This record gives sequence, structure tokens and C-alpha cells, in this order.
Amino acid sequence: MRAAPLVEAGTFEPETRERPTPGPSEVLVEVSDVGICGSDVHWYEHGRMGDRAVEEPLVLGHESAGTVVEVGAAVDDHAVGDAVTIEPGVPCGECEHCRRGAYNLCPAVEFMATPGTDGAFREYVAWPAEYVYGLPASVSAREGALCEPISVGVHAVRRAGVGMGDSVLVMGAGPIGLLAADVARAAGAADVAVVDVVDSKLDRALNRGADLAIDSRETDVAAAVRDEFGAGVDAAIEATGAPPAIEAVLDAPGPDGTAVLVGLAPDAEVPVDTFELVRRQVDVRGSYRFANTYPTAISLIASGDVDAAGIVDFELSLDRIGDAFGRAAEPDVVKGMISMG
Ligand SMILES: NC(=O)c1ccc[n+]([C@@H]2O[C@H](COP(=O)([O-])OP(=O)(O)OC[C@H]3O[C@@H](n4cnc5c(N)ncnc54)[C@H](O)[C@@H]3O)[C@@H](O)[C@H]2O)c1
Ligand SMILES: C[C@@H](O)[C@H](N)C(=O)O
Repeated sequence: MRAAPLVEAGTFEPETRERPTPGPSEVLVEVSDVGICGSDVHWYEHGRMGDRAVEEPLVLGHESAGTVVEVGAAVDDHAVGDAVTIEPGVPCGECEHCRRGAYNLCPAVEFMATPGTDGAFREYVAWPAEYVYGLPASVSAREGALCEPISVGVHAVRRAGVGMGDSVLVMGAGPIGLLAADVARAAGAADVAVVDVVDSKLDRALNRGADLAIDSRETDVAAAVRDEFGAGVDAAIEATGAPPAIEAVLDAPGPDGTAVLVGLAPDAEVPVDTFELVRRQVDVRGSYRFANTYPTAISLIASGDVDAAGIVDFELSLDRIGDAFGRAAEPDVVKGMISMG
């Protein structure tokens, strides 16, 4: 099979590998569509993420879908020919977090496209059937692959406790922000405001149904929030990782509101006005990856509540993976994808 591992920062070395054989509880998926995530671009540009480095060739890509072509002997809920999406993290199933259902916090999780666990920029993936989900005919493989970033949005919206009639501020109109905005609306939000610093992304947020798009280069977000929502929003979701944006998100909720931090800012220091957070009794919550979200993500696409296809700017074939990563890093691109065909 064809695979395109990253061998060092900036270099993919496409190669031919042996097609994997699924274990008894696994299925073999012929991959058709894979999204390029910001974390893939980070690995590509830097060859490392924090203290983890690419020391062996690493296949990137963890937003994937395709067709089942083989099933292990113990698998009875998938059949050859099923259209499926693959959840990229396989937790241990035994630790305290796994046992209480919060398997996104499993310290032993094997997550695609991190050192030791190859991702999906390859023709075939053998994966535990438990983390492979059937797609209805109304959901394309391209959309199915995007169940992964939708899952990040579903988890964030659940963490935010968004309910009917709520006002929600989403910071960032990248894939996570745009999809989280759709999910918040589906959860019942009456008002959704999206903030970004790129014109085309603000336009895209409005075209997808945001009630308000705030350009934080020109507008003070706190003032805009007070103008529009009085004391503040019910929930604010941070999906940029930019320190000023994190500050604004902590400032956006009104009394008893919630701020959910999704964006990653590994080395940043962010000033926090704890007095204000206490006075307004704001819940500040982290949101890490996702757990038990794939069925919800699939039904949100099928119902039309989440426009997954609408975030995609381009799809290139695997042999153009270097070009695709170059384009994916451009500021006005929301989502690039690789097609394996
Ligand atoms: N917690 C998790 O499990 C998890 C999962 C996936 C992604 N992430 C993180 O979430 C964040 C969003 O992911 P993404 O893939 O959408 O990233 P992205 O970089 O594609 O999108 C971020 C958006 O924020 C905008 N932005 C940058 N600075 C801003 C500012 N000061 N004010 C307003 N907008 C600003 C950018 O223009 C861009 O549209 C990233 O930090 C990513 O690492 C976290
Ligand atoms: C959750 C996933 O999308 C994220 N990029 C991660 O690696 O954690």
C-alpha cells in the first residue's frame, strides 16, 4: 500500500508498505479521505510537539474515513463494504478515567499521528472495530472524516453546558470554532457570535449562520459582548490558543456563565482577573479531545445541523501531500484534505 510518512520537519517520504492484517477485534479500512489538522501542520513544520519529536517516520492524519475491506474474526458489527469513519484515539479501557467514561483523559491512549502510532495518510488502516463507526448513505466520506473536529466541538459544547436559548461566543473561525458554532446552535443556542482576525473567516462564519461576527483587530470584544449581550454571554468557547483571545473569553461570560478553553497555548502566559471571575461566578473549564462523541457527530452531519463539507477549501491526492500542507498553512484556509484515490 502507499503511505506518506513524515521523516523530518518539512519532509514527507512517500513509500510502499505492506498492507496491514487486522487482528481478531479489528477491521481493515481502505482510507478514502483524510483531513489535515493544525496539529499535523505543526508536526510537519517543526518535527516535534512539545517534548515529543519525530524520531522514526511518522504517518500523520487523524481525521479519516473510508470503507471496510476486511473484518477480524471476533467482529460482528461491521461488514466488508461498510462506509465508516475512524475515531483516532484508542484508550486503555482499564484506567480510572476509562472506567468512568472519560477516556479522552486516558494517559495510555494511543492517538493516531503521534509518535508510536501511525495516522491515516496511507491506503489502509487496521483499527479496533470499537472505534470505527458506520456512516449512513447521506454522509459522504469527506464529511465522515470531519467527525473528528466536530467531536472536538461536541465535547466543548457539552463542557460549556450550552442549552436552549443560550448566548454563545466562539473565539476563532478555524475548523474547531466554525464547527463548535454549528454544534452550539444545534444544542439550542439562540445567539451565536464568532470572533476572528481574518476577513474571509468572519464572512464564512456569517454565511454559516452566525448572528454576529466580531473582528478583534478592530473591535474590543468585551465592549462588543456587553453591547450585544448586556452582562455577558452564557458560554464562551476559546478556539484559537492566542493569549489575547483567551483573555477575552475569560471576560465574556456573564454571571454564572461558563468559559471553555479548547485552544492550546503551550508556552503562553495569560493574565487572569480572578476577582472578576469570582465576582461573576464564572466556571472556567478545559476541554480536551473528546469521548463518546462520534455517533452524535455523525447524526449532526446527517441532520444538516453541522455543515462539515462547507469548511473544506480543497482536497488534493496523496502524491501532492507536500503541496497540500503548504496550502493548509495559509491564513485564509480553514480545512484542507487529502484524498487517497
Ligand atoms: N483541546 C483540544 O482537544 C483541541 C483539539 C483540536 C484543536 N485544539 C486547538 O484549538 C485551537 C483551534 O484549532 P483550529 O484547528 O480551529 O485552529 P486554526 O489555527 O485553524 O484556527 C484558529 C483561528 O483563530 C483565529 N485567531 C488567531 N488569533 C486570534 C485572535 N487573537 N482573536 C481571534 N481569532 C484569532 C485564526 O485566524 C483562525 O481562524 C488550536 O489552538 C488547536 O491547537 C485543541
Ligand atoms: C484532538 C486532536 O484533534 C488534536 N489535534 C490532538 O492531537 O489532540
